Amino acid sequence: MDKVITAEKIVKSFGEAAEKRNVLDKVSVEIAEGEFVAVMGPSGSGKSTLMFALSGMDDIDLGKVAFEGRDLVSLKNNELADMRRTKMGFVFQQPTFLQNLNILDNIILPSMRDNKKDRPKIIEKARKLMKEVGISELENRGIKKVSGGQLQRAGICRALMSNPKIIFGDEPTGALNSKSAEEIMNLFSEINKEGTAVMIVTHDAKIAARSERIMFMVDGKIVHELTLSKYEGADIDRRVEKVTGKMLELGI
Ligand SMILES: Nc1ncnc2c1ncn2[C@@H]1O[C@H](COP(=O)(O)OP(=O)(O)OP(=O)(O)O)[C@@H](O)[C@H]1O
Repeated sequence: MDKVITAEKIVKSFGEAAEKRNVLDKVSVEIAEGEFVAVMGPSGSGKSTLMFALSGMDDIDLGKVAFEGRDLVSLKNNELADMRRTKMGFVFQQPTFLQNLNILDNIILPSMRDNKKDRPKIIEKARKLMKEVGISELENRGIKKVSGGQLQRAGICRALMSNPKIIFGDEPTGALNSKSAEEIMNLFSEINKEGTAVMIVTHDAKIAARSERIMFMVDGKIVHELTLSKYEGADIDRRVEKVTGKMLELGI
């Protein structure tokens, strides 16, 4: 299957001189089209830094990241920004929305940059997505007047507006109660079944168990990859058991 992302031996460090240390230490990653991967590891192991590097949100010191075969380093800033806006979707723990806009306007805002003339079409698409994630009735609400789970659904709609090839989720359920978290993960599974690749950073074995493959990071390296696709069809408890077993083995 074609790769959406191919990263080879990426190195990223922070800090100056003596303080300098590799937060990503020659990490190589491939993500295939339509794949669902999770990244787990202790706090500070480099999970978010990896996600930022793979999505071109942050530059790297050494190595190579290619998106659909295009080396991110070869892109001009505006080309990289266009690539992120049209091919990648981002969902964070707390969606960053503008407080003075309602839910619908926040969802369509990034798309309006490209296609100002297509406002009716953009709104139609946003309404379709809002219906799919169950927040149709909230389009005129202010962002402070909805629950965390509803806000995250809106964040997912915003991320899906451009029909991205991949959705990156950095602890997308981290601020939610377990019921909302499960509902949000059901949405990610549906999005993935429709062909969008998903990469999720999480501390939660139950969340990671929904993926096909888990990359475990320790001290800036991927120390193990657990493939779960072969357990497809097995109940979620069995998948979670596999994940927690591996976490224990790796001391995570
Ligand atoms: N902009 C930055 N400047 C300096 N250090 C940074 C920066 N971003 C990350 N770091 C450091 O890099 C290391 C890895 O951070 P990262 O956020 O990738 O870890 P993580 O595995 O996602 O952690 P967590 O699970 O706590 O979110 C940490 O030690 C962090 O302090």
